[in-house]
Amino acid sequence: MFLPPKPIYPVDGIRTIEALVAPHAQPSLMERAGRVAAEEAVRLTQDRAGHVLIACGPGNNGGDGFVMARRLLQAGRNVTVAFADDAAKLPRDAAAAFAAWRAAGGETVSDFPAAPANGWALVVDALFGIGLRSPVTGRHAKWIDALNAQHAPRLAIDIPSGLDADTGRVLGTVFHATTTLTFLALKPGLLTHDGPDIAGVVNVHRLDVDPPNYLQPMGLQIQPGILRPFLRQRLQNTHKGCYGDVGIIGGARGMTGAALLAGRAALKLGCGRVLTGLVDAAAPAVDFTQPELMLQRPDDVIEHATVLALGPGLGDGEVAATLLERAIRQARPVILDADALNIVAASENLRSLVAAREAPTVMTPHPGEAGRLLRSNTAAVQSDRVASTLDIARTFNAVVVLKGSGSVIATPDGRWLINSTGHPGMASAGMGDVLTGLIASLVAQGWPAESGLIAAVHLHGAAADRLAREGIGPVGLTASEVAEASRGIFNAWTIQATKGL
Ligand SMILES: NC(=O)C1=CN([C@@H]2O[C@H](COP(=O)(O)OP(=O)(O)OC[C@H]3O[C@@H](n4cnc5c(N)ncnc54)[C@H](O)[C@@H]3O)[C@@H](O)[C@H]2O)[C@@H](O)CC1
Ligand SMILES: Nc1ncnc2c1ncn2[C@@H]1O[C@H](COP(=O)(O)OP(=O)(O)O)[C@@H](O)[C@H]1O
Ligand SMILES: [K+]
Repeated sequence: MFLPPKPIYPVDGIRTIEALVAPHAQPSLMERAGRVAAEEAVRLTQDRAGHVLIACGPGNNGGDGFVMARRLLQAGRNVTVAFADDAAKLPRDAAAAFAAWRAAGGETVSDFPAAPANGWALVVDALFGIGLRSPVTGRHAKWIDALNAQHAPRLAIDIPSGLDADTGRVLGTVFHATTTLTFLALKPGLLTHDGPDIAGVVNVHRLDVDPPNYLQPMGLQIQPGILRPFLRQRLQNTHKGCYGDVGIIGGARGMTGAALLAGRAALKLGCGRVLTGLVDAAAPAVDFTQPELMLQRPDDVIEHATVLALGPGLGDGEVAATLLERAIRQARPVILDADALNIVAASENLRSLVAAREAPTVMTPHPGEAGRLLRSNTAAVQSDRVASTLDIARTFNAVVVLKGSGSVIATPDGRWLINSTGHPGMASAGMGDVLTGLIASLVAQGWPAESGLIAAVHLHGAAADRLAREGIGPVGLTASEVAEASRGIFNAWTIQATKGL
């Protein structure tokens, strides 16, 4: 249950590890990769007889494909290898793998082969791996399109061809995998931006190498194990004063719901009290659905809360900016979301004030807000989500989550993590407000800002995943339901952690 976080390496990290390991590796890393790829193919075709098609490219990814083909042939499987690059130009290991394939009696076809009468049992993409440098074009692109058109499971070797391993951007044409078998460690591009849609089920094989022995992980995929030290059973002899007061500032006219959602979510995760300061002067004095929320004047909330979350439905007026400045000047943890981020982004004064804060700051931009914070745009942010998040964290001296598919968390000292819980059913109004409430609640209860952010992001997605499994979503999932389910999962985690499970 409490798995440790998984290491992630961008391409330069994988290359560093490879350079340290390869000279002493016996059998070679490519032999290991091809063998496990063949085993994966056997597993994927357990209930599918017939031919396996492997498309091999001009580099070492192609080399993995040749080893895989040889292993499958030796195991008695029918294999067709499509290869139309220049064998004389293959890199050394791949050339050896090609020669071994030929020596084992294997052949290659240089035109994309027609499918057998009953179709391929499996199609395998060994065209490009982490060495892809530019968009795939020409024959390689046509082959990728042809592979995608087959009615068969699709296995990508190391990374789907056409996917940028560092960013998850599609470079030209991309292989749509149902399974990706990746080597040594996860790469960021498999986990964020378009990666999760393209890579299918991602299986990691370390090839009998322990990458962190050679290079400290450059990023981490969040797993519940990272939260375990913070999950503690409450002492009997405590009271609500021990669990902090969350202050929510937001809810301008027409957007009061956003602030109420954040407040309710905070309540569901266990903080002592939630003070909600609604900016709309005509807002109701009580939340009749959740009367536990204390609705107060925003100025009073800023005065009294132990943690301040600003932004849900805050609006962009002068009142909002004044409240925001006051809050930012407080020596207390502050969470900036939504309109608070937009106001900060547009104000030189507030930018400097945030960057100079000594108490923790958490920022929760979606890509549009991130673009404003970085004075760039959404597309630029998305083109490298990890780098963008790190940039915001450094610029504002804040722990930051860049939300969306594969949310990225970064710290001012240059660490980063990717979250893999959650699904597109969460692309609905109010989800971000709930996340803000969850973060605020944990920080109010004494979690360090960084761990509170990591926990809330993972929990938020895990709650949505559980609901989808139960048929509540993905489509039509509401933010309030996610807040409810987060409570259940959080309590289950705490019980398991304290029982030592
Ligand atoms: N890193 C490692 O430790 C290991 C790597 N292995 C394999 O090696 C792969 C990396 O091999 P390489 O560095 O040779 O790279 P690739 O095999 O990914 O591709 C590089 C080749 O493609 C060409 N190329 C790049 N972009 C192109 C484009 N847009 N259009 C046409 N040609 C293009 C390059 O000129 C080069 O010939 C990994 O992804 C993995 O599959 C495995 O053998 C096992 C171990
Ligand atoms: N495709 C997706 N996969 C995973 N999480 C998603 C996806 N779409 C949205 N989410 C999550 O839902 C939340 C949406 O937040 P946000 O865009 O601020 O919504 P709102 O402003 O409506 O509250 C974020 O936590 C985001 O990471
Ligand atoms: K590939």
